[in-house]
Amino acid sequence: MTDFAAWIGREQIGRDRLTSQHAFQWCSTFDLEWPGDKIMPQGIHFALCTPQARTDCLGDDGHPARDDSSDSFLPPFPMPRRMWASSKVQFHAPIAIGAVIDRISRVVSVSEKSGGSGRLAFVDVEHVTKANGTIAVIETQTLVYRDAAGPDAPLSPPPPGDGAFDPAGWEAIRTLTPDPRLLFRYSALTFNTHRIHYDAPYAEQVERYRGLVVHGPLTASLLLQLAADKLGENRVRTFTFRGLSPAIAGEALHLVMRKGEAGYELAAFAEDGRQVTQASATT
Ligand SMILES: CC(C)(COP(=O)(O)OP(=O)(O)OC[C@H]1O[C@@H](n2cnc3c(N)ncnc32)[C@H](O)[C@@H]1OP(=O)(O)O)[C@@H](O)C(=O)NCCC(=O)NCCSC(=O)C[C@](C)(O)C(=O)O
Repeated sequence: MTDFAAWIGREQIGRDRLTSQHAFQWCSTFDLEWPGDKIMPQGIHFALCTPQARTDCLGDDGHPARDDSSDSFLPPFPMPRRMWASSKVQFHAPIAIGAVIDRISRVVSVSEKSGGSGRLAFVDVEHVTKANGTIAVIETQTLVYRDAAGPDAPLSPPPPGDGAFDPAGWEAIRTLTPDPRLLFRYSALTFNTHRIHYDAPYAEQVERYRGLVVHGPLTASLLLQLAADKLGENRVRTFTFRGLSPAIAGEALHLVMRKGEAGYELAAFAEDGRQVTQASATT
């Protein structure tokens, strides 16, 4: 039996440059103004040092295939369905257009749990990202792998209920509908071939989602933009987010924020009030 703990400590090195073209594509994707000071909005690190696996090295789901070999950065848990579960992000310094980017990614823990939806295998990966030699972002990302879904498994999330999103108590609200064009652009920006974001028959028939799934870091990027609208650009120092339930393309998403006891609370809700993401930020 494979000892997945043996993956702890594996490292991957990434090198990149934040070109004007990439920065422009990020701003266009999110309908953002070009930054006059050439400092990019927070969240751009999600689109840097992206996986570079050749197409013939991709698994069925579109992510780089995992196996027992020393080249396999992530552990080959037998559960095939990958999701971005959560992240804890520290912003140390802004990232300027043109910066040379270095990243060291390291597997820091693996664990198996049992959840309401079945067996779950988690892997935590720490990414230390430097821009022009200075630490810019440290993120601990948690990925979860779930058992395969049977062909008749109920689609997730369940159909919208009778409830409704309640804006009461939130100080800032932005509503938008992430559609397949936005998802496609985000997949392209992050060089993420995961089929749940663009291949509707695969998402529905194989992974048993009710539609195309909105990327966790896309929702996180939108929440960071809401924070920037209210607090100013590049003000967030720590940001955590956790995916509670999949957001589906073509359905309204309510992004919200309010001052909490120790910083800011943020969240994303579906139209029927189902909470999709829980997040927090400090300045
Ligand atoms: C993950 C699901 C299936 C677990 O749902 P569940 O009902 O099975 O689990 P649970 O019963 O709520 O929790 C079981 C245990 O797991 C833990 N747990 C539970 N959730 C999390 C979490 N998020 N982060 C960290 N830990 C978590 C939880 O704390 C608990 O631990 P405990 O037994 O020690 O108390 C469910 O919460 C869910 O569907 N979440 C939505 C995830 C999502 O939509 N992610 C974004 C889209 S996928 C994506 O972006 C992909 C991408 C970009 O292509 C890419 O591959 O990188």
